[in-house]
Amino acid sequence: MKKKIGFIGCGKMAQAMIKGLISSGTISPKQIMVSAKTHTTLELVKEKYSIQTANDNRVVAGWSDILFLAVKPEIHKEVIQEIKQEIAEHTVIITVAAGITIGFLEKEFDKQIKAVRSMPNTPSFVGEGMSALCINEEVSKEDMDDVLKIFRSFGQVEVIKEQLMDSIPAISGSSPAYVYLFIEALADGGVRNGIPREQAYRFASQAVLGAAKMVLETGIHPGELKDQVCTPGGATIEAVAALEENGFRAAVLQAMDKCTEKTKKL
Ligand SMILES: NC(=O)C1=CN([C@@H]2O[C@H](COP(=O)(O)OP(=O)(O)OC[C@H]3O[C@@H](n4cnc5c(N)ncnc54)[C@H](OP(=O)(O)O)[C@@H]3O)[C@@H](O)[C@H]2O)C=CC1
Ligand SMILES: O=C(O)[C@@H]1CCC=N1
Repeated sequence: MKKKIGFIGCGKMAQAMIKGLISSGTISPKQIMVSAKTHTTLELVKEKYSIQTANDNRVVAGWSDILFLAVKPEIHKEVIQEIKQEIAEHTVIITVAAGITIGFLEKEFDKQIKAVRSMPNTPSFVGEGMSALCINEEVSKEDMDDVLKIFRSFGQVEVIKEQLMDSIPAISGSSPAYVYLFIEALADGGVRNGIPREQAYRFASQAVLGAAKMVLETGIHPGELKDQVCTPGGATIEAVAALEENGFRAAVLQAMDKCTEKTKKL
């Protein structure tokens, strides 16, 4: 891919995408330019990924064919005011921020722009991201091919209706955080039973990875896969019963409601 890709904001999410993009071989590091708030971040990412950096958001905005806004939602307004004169007609602008709508981007740029609203996640760092996106009418078929190529370089991507975008953080953007809680809890349980800490993380993580792969690759309903593990009168059903008694599923659903509620306010 020949395009120049810019990132305004180069924190956790931007770096996960940059690492995934470069590792996949889709583009060379020299095709990426980033800006951030502090010099410390720029020095760090230059060293880590051999990408180009700029002290000025406007330089990145003017240079990019595809421009990611990877700053927090509340910073979008000021960043857009700063860069809006620099954007070329052909540039595709992609926000990764929770709660930032296409309508907001169009209003703040106050001209015809090619806008993409996306919600990736940090496993993009290892090429296992899950992203959702939607676009406005200015994004052409060729633009979309490039956008999809970028997102596919660090994982899976699905195009969805914008009205569903606020529900994506809860299910895939933020959910790695709760999966890590689960892995940590599993490892703590292992440690409690005498398994060394590092080994406990390996057992817990591989079990989670394997279970996810079973759902994705066999197409078997998760309930049936759960049933396959629960030997009648065995040990697993005792664990499942204890989780149900403690409201495991209800806790997940409630967490997701909280996440979506907050996303709508961002
Ligand atoms: N973290 C995640 O798992 C996910 C995050 N997102 C979205 O990604 C966005 C960024 O989140 P995240 O990466 O976690 O946050 P971070 O705090 O890690 O990164 C924010 C970045 O923005 C930079 N920044 C702040 N102000 C400015 C400015 N005025 N101009 C240029 N850069 C600026 C910061 O610079 P500096 O480093 O110098 O302080 C930093 O690099 C958010 O909108 C979030 O909703 C979406 C999906 C998942
Ligand atoms: O916590 C947040 O707001 C962002 C959105 C998805 C993951 N992190």
